[in-house]
Amino acid sequence: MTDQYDATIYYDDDADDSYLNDKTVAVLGYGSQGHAHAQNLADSGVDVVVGLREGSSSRKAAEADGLRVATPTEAASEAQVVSVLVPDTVQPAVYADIESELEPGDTLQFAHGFNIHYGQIEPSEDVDVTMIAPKSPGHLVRRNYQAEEGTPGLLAVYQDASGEAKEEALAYGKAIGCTRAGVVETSFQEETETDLFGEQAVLCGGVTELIKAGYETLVDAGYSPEMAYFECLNEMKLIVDLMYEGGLGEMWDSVSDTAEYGGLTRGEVVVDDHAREKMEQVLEEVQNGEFAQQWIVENQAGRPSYRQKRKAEKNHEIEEVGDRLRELFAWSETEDEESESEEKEQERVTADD
Ligand SMILES: NC(=O)C1=CN([C@@H]2O[C@H](COP(=O)(O)OP(=O)(O)OC[C@H]3O[C@@H](n4cnc5c(N)ncnc54)[C@H](OP(=O)(O)O)[C@@H]3O)[C@@H](O)[C@H]2O)C=CC1
Ligand SMILES: CC[C@](O)(C(C)=O)C(=O)O
Ligand SMILES: [Mg+2]
Ligand SMILES: [Mg+2]
Repeated sequence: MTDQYDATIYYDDDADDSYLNDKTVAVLGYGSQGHAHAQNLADSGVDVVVGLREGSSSRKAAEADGLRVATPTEAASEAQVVSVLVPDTVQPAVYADIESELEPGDTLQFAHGFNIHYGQIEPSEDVDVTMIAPKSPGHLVRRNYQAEEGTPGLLAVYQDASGEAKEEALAYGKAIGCTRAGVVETSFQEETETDLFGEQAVLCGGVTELIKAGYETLVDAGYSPEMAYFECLNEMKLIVDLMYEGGLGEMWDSVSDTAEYGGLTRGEVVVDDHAREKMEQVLEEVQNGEFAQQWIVENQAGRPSYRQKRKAEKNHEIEEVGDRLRELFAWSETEDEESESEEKEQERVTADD
């Protein structure tokens, strides 16, 4: 643990829009991050072209949102800033297609450092290589921007060939709404390793396993699946909302003393020394490149293990119970949210086939 708080944080006033004046930004990909960056940049007055492969299923959405679409090569050719927002695993192949379009002083911009940090993309020395990484799913980057709110993000400069890499990255961060909330300066290495660890051990992997283990423990002990769903999944959001607003303290203040005493004494029984050792192991595999290598090989093999695990997750009983209960309750989604999650579910099913 540290008692040092020396992070450098940049806000709107630290960013100078003019670093993107007279420049075109090519946003490669129109998925979670791509659609948000492209629309936020355009709404901030930046000239944007979206780069999508021939026959791309994203083309219709980008055009319907009023954006110009070209192939990745054409887009990179006309742009001075190329924002690489296709999935991490396809970035090296897309980069190979656009590499010859980059001119000295152009910028390669990322939202995550995987391919630079693990050496899967090795840009030439005469281009800037920067990162603005929103610490949020892409759909919220767009939603927050439209609500005139910000999304926290990270800034890193891997290569500064132009001498203006950081200023331009800050202008980019402002244009997508990140400096409204604050952008923390870091390195490609730190962003990559902390992001991978966080999503694996805590945010995505850790939380889903905790939820499923809690649900299964209650159901196996004879309690109803509905009770187990509400206790272990539904209320998670409400509890995390309190932590988000005011830290762990606001959550502890809001729950009963009984919950606070029980949580403070039993939480550490579940996340014990053994679990912490496992966390250290997960971090080590991120740091030494073992996870990255495994993920690259998994993709080369056509994602067999990924598909199988996705399928098992989708078929877990808690998903069926949740679908049914969410239908029955008055807080269920608005029509817009419903069609968005139906589209996402369809994408997942198609990807699984
Ligand atoms: N998801 C998130 O919220 C976050 C993501 N990031 C980072 O942002 C980057 C983008 O991730 P994310 O937004 O999740 O990506 P997505 O999976 O949402 O990207 C999908 C987009 O990429 C295109 N695409 C997919 N495969 C190819 C291909 N082989 N060739 C060309 N285009 C392709 C798709 O087009 P098509 O319709 O043609 O398939 C679609 O437009 C990554 O570096 C990620 O780590 C960082 C922070 C959060
Ligand atoms: C938590 C997952 C994430 O890192 C993110 C939304 O920040 C990602 O890679 O999608
Ligand atoms: Mg992340
Ligand atoms: Mg991530």
